[in-house]
This record gives sequence, structure tokens and C-alpha cells, in this order.
Amino acid sequence: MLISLACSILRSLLHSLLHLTEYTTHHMHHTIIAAGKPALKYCKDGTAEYLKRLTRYGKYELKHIKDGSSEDVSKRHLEASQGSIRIVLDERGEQLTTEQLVKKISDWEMRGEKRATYMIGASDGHTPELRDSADLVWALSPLTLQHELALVVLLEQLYRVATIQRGEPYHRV
Ligand SMILES: C[S@@+](CC[C@H](N)C(=O)[O-])C[C@H]1O[C@@H](n2cnc3c(N)ncnc32)[C@H](O)[C@@H]1O
Repeated sequence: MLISLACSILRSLLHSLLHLTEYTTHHMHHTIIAAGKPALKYCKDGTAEYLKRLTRYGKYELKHIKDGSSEDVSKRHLEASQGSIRIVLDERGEQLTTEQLVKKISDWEMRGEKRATYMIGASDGHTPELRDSADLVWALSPLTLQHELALVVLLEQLYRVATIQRGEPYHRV
């Protein structure tokens, strides 16, 4: 009797706590900007798959910008990411575990940041100016990846982060 009372009090406390976190943690709008038109079928399929899965978790938008020289593409990236958290995808950047990525995104959300922009470059990569302006220069791996493949890996990680934030069982360690 006492145990069941304690359990029901605990359950309702937990319920209120969950409600409170829903109110205090707001979710950012994630924009992914990729240089160049999508061309590889297997990447188009991967991109579509993760974007579809992500619709359940918040606002995730993919934009393609015109390909070109490193200077032109980085300039377009800089303009498109004004006023947003800037995440520059670059093999020279910081390598993160998925848990570290969850922490970074959750910290930005707790701080009230409204937008995060993830930028994928063209064949010649990003300019040092764009890298210097970034809140995070993120290397998915020390390997150089084809840019569309980098996009698929990025989207899979954003999906993984979203499921971890919701406490869903996609991620296993
Ligand atoms: C073919 S790579 C560009 C390589 C270019 N030579 C350089 O020095 O950056 C095209 C884009 O894919 C993304 N990319 C490729 N490999 C990556 C990695 N390991 N981590 C993060 N992004 C990567 C980056 O956004 C990069 O600008």
C-alpha cells in the first residue's frame, strides 16, 4: 500500500518534470546547406531517407547552393548563415563522439539559440574566413569524403542525436 502510494507520487513527479523540460528546452531550426546539385543516386536515397525520418523530430531543412570556387561557395555560405549558429563541415575540424554532439546541440538549445546552419563545401573546400567565423568546425572523420556522402553521414548523425534527445532506442553503445 505504502509502496504503491510512493510509486504513484514518483510517477506524477516524473511526469511534471518531463512537462517542465518540454517547456524550457526549445528545439532549434536546423538548416543544412550543401554546395552543388545532388547527382549520386545512392546519396539521394540516403538523404531522402534521413530527411523523411527527421520530420518527426523538428524542423530540418536542406538547401542546395550553386557550386563554384571555394571563395564563391564560402561567400554564399556566410550570407545564408547570418544570425545562426554556424557549423562548418570540414575534415580539418574537431572530431566529436555522438554524445559530445548531443551535448553541443542541447547546450545551444538550452541557451535559446533559434537556428543552426550546417555547411557542406564544394570540391575545393571552405575558405579560412568561413572556418574562422564558425561556432564549430566539425570533422565527421579525418578522411576526405565525397560531399554528398558527407551530407548523408551528417543527416544520419542529426537523426541519431534527435533520437537520443527523445530517449528512443535507435542509438546503442
Ligand atoms: C570533397 S570535400 C572537399 C575537400 C577539399 N579538398 C578540402 O580541402 O576541404 C567537399 C566537402 O565535403 C565535406 N567533407 C568531406 N569530408 C569531410 C569530413 N571528413 N568531415 C566533414 N566534412 C567533410 C566538407 O564540407 C567539404 O568542404
